[in-house]
Amino acid sequence: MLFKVEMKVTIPHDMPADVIADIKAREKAYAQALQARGKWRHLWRIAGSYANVSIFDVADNAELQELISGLPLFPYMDIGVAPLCRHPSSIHEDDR
Ligand SMILES: O=C(O)C[C@H]1C=CC(=O)O1
Repeated sequence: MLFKVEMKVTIPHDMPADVIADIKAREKAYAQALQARGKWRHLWRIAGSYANVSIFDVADNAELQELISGLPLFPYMDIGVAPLCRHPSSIHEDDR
């Protein structure tokens, strides 16, 4: 199942720089591991903001929840999720 996920990050102003750097490093490793597994199909920066739009390919809602809630930045994110299905005019046979 494909989901569009939008994540907007707001880090508290009083968080120490070394803590932020550690969270961001763990977030990057986590995100890249999910991409390598094919779970996180697309990851795009929304220009001009600390936000991204992503496409996740997961078995079900429960797996999406598990993966997203495991993000090191999860406590500092506003997240919006939309389920996707194949568009009848799409030429991409693997969009499902
Ligand atoms: O930078 C972001 O958009 C937040 C988050 C998503 C992937 C990642 O590495 O960080």
